[in-house]
Amino acid sequence: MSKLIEFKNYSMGFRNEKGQINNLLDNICFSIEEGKAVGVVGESGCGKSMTSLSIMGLLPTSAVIQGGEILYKGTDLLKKSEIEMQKIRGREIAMIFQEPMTALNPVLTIGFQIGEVLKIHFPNLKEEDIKKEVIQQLELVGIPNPEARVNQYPHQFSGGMRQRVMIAMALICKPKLLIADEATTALDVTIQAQVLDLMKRLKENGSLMVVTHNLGVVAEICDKVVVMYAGRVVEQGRLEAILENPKHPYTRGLMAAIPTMVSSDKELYTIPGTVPNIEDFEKGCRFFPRCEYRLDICKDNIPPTKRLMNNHYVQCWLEFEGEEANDDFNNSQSRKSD
Ligand SMILES: Nc1ncnc2c1ncn2[C@@H]1O[C@H](COP(=O)(O)OP(=O)(O)OP(=O)(O)O)[C@@H](O)[C@H]1O
Repeated sequence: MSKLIEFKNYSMGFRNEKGQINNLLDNICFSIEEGKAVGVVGESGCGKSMTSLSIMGLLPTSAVIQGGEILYKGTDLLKKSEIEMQKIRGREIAMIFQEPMTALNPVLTIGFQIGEVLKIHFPNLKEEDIKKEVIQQLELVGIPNPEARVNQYPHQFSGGMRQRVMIAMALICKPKLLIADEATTALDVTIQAQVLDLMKRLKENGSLMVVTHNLGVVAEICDKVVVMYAGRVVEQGRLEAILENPKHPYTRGLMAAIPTMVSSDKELYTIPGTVPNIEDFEKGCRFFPRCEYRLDICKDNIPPTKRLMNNHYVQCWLEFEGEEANDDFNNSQSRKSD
């Protein structure tokens, strides 16, 4: 299966007032295959949005790329100029954000705003063809009476409708990848289900990256899950593997939020505490202070990534416990809970 997006050892951080760089995303490696949906999950502050903004080339000005590559169809997006990125954004890769009201211009009609995206990428299109396309797209995302709706303004749409408008706008150029960043979080449950349904259908025409802290959303639409903690990918694998056989203590903690999906005999617990500030990251495993199963080695040593079966990867020292290659380490370790 061909990879549409591939993060290869990608690292980025932020420059602070003293001019030092604090690393956030550290050695990110994962891929999004064509026609598949990948869920990027983790609590608030884990670096999910910075991961998607890195693909879009829309990082804040204080961000510093520290290394690695983000390949799109095999070419590195990080080497592209702003002009080249403008051609890719919207046309090849599109993004929908959490808050549609901030992304839509209140003084322009919905039809104009969706049409603008087409005009930018296809300047030779005739006005009537643009209008036709916009109406068709609104119909596709389930906006009733789109012929009349194109002339209305954002405030005349409900929250769920506005989110559909954002999806229509993102899809109008038929992008290869749609990034949905907490796209359903602000919606009520019924509308959320409709938007999720819509996103599921998108997989027929392209790939999807779903950024969320909600594992329930991921379970609905994704084929693969990437679990992030404090800027690192701590576990990734096929949806079933992550839901049924989560390995990393952090992933297991996230699972506790959706107890109906995990059998009751599993060791489950909720995770006390919060994601540390970027300035307070541990030298070793960043989850160390919150981990119930931490070993002495975890504090100062970055855990290597272990490949389990079927492209299931986990970055945790527990996976190396008892292994011959790590005997020197393991002999001196004792579980915190022992
Ligand atoms: N402009 C910035 N300058 C410095 N640090 C920043 C900046 N933006 C984000 N960060 C740091 O990066 C961390 C990760 O941010 P990011 O928005 O990617 O997290 P997230 O997982 O998407 O969280 P949320 O779900 O709340 O959006 C933040 O907690 C913060 O420490």
